[in-house]
Amino acid sequence: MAPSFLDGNSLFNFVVRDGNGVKGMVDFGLSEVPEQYVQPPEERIDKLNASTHDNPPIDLSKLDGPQHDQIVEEIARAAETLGFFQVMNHGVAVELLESLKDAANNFFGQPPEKKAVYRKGVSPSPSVKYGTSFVPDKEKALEWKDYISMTYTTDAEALEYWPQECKDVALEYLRTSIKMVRKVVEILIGKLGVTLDDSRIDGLIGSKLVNMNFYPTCPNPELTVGVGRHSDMGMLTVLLQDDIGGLYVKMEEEMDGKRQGDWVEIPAVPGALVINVGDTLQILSNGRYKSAEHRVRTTSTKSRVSIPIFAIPKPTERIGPLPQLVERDGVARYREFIFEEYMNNFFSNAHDGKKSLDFANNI
Ligand SMILES: O=C(O)CCC(=O)C(=O)O
Ligand SMILES: [Fe+2]
Repeated sequence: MAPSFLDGNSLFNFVVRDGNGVKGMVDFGLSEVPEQYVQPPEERIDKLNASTHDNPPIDLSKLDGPQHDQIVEEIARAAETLGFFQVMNHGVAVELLESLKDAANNFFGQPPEKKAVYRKGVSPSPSVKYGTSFVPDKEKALEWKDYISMTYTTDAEALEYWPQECKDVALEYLRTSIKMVRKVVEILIGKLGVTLDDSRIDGLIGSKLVNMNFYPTCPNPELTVGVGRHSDMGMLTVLLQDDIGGLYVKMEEEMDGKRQGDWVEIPAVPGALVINVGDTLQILSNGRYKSAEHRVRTTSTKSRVSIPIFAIPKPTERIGPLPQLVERDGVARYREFIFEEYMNNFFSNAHDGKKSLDFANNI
């Protein structure tokens, strides 16, 4: 029997508590979005007014040739300005990218009861979590998104507990992209004129999560968001998006004829991966690299999947601006903290632009 979405409690119970997700609700054939999903006007996405960030992907294979220095320069410049760029020849097989999108569609295409076994509290492992929106208990308006999040501990644990539909491809994606992440992190740290030993880099990107996001079709895309404005908390995020598009980034500064504060769309480029700087790298670099604010729109015609990998510090890692930079800049723009504290704060608040970084503010 179709549930009644007229009263807010039963909608919340159906979508969030019982694990039917936004997809479960959409599958009943909604003609308009329930009010719990209607964003305040200032959060809605005006897609007609946004332009596209059309810089071509950076070719990482050229790091091994005579253009090495130029590629390093392009990576650093992108991290210092928009905080987002795309890469090609990244070491992750293009066929694997296709398999990942299929796996995400297969997982979310299952009946709700198959997905709901991974809800928080009932999941067979704390490393796997299926959910919807970001922090539903705290949000004024919910996000039009379901997800499955898989935190890497060991291969054996992943093979035992991650969903059958995605575990092999997700593990291969992690294995291959983390090498690229390490290379990009080393380049960015190197451009700061600082050398970190291997064990410190291991600590900074020592925790890894793969998420699969599913954005169902939405009857009123102009009123909703797939993901609200936020920045990512870790060092770098690698993101595979499908061909729907809809990922927008806020310009931190005026650039290429676009004004500060404008939203630009990161276009879908076949075979490319998107990379963005997270809060940790902004803090570590004493503000030089930009953890970009971003958000995702919904569409009425086709569902969308995206598959990010978050490379984040180990929970026990001490994070703060690198001392060499503080000395050079004459100021520490952020305080020191243990990463676990940052993460707990990040996951206990609704998305609110770059507010997550306030946790690292000097008082
Ligand atoms: O779906 C996307 O394109 C971006 C998702 C995102 O920003 C996130 O999961 O943090
Ligand atoms: Fe994000």
